[in-house]
Amino acid sequence: MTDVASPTHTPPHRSELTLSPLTEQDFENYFTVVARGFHSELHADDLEIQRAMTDVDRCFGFCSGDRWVSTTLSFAQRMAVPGGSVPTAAVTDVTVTPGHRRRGLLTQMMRHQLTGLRERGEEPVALLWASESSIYGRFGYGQVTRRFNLSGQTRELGFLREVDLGDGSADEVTADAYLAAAAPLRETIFTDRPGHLHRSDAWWRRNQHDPERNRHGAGPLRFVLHFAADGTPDGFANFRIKEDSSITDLGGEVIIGDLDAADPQAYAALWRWLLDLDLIRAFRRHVAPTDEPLLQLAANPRMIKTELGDATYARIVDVPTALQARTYAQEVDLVLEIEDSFLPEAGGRFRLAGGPDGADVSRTDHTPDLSLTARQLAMIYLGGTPVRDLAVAGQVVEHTAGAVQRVSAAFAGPRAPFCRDFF
Ligand SMILES: CC(=O)SCCNC(=O)CCNC(=O)[C@H](O)C(C)(C)COP(=O)(O)OP(=O)(O)OC[C@H]1O[C@@H](n2cnc3c(N)ncnc32)[C@H](O)[C@@H]1OP(=O)(O)O
Repeated sequence: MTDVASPTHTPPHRSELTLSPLTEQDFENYFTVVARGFHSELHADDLEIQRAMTDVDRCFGFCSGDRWVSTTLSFAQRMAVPGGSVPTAAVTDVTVTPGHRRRGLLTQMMRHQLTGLRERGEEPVALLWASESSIYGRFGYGQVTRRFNLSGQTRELGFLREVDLGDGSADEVTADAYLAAAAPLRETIFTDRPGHLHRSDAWWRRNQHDPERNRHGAGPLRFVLHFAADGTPDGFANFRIKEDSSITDLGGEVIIGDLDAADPQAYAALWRWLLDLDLIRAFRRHVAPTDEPLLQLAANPRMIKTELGDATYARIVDVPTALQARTYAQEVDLVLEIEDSFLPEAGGRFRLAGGPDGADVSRTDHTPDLSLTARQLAMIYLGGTPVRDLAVAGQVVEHTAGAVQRVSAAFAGPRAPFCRDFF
């Protein structure tokens, strides 16, 4: 296989395209095409990271002769849901070469991928970050997590007097010390936050990978742990510093990536440590949860600028298995009608009988209480968008009075869903 057209290649309008699986021998070519699809280049270190994360059997694309003209793959992942986690196909690296765009290749790849997931029956949910928010709704993907891009001036950001920072302390550590403490800690708090993705060793390696070309003028990644009163690590954050006179002529900016803790005091203490760095005047956290506690800690929250953005999009491939994977905030027993125009076999009527201990979900012929599309089901799945919001916008059909309220209350999650891992 090659990654670009040869001088004697067949032009797009005369190409015969075949949907092909990736083979081990073609790995580098394939990821060269992926990189070019995002107007980037493939670097040897990225390829190594990719190899550690990628199952070749989950990669495919269209070929014209011996050339890849489209790509996509998925990782076998687990996503936290209220009350547990669900096996999830993390879909990424979707590209179609410019000469072949708008001829339906993405549509065919999506159908092939989703149908394959249904047939394999291992992952009832697919998940992706969309390059453009208008693309994936037509395939039944709905926005399932959102994010805040937070920024502000550090000196002006005092905490409320009553904020308790606990009896521990935070300190900068090496990358290795960070990994050794943060990886097991994150594992214990992984399911606290719906939307979180599990981090295997390969995903941690990717998280720590920090080539200069990806720093955009900022310094290297640095690491901080918070230690509880007894010395046990109970929180972690990573950050980098950007010296930029256009941001502030008085000092640099701290750009925060990971930030998580086992308890609220440790979380607040980590923020305080980051905001109190000497010679730093500004802070930014590009991917923060929409219920970011900083907003509750600040004495003057108006000083925090928040920009709301979309984050992950989910696609429910197997309704009963996906809905049974989570618990429900309140007892609920009703029939949902899911209209799935892209994958009709996945839609239909389902009785959901559930509560805080789990749920039974099965196909039924009974009259529905509420009708919604596959995209809307994905949107409400983790509780980030109450179905009430869709009803207010005239987007769902309530057949039984009160069904919207009951579903909104039952699907509510323990915290705002959030995904920090871009893939
Ligand atoms: C999960 C991820 O990896 S996200 C990354 C997606 N990839 C990129 O952004 C890389 C650059 N872009 C591309 O490679 C391609 O343009 C793709 C993959 C986005 C689209 O591939 P195509 O083969 O052109 O899509 P296809 O022809 O199947 O289009 C399907 C529909 O989506 C629409 N569509 C496709 N791309 C876009 C877009 N960028 N913005 C809005 N609508 C789009 C088409 O108009 C079409 O609409 P229709 O069903 O109403 O006719």
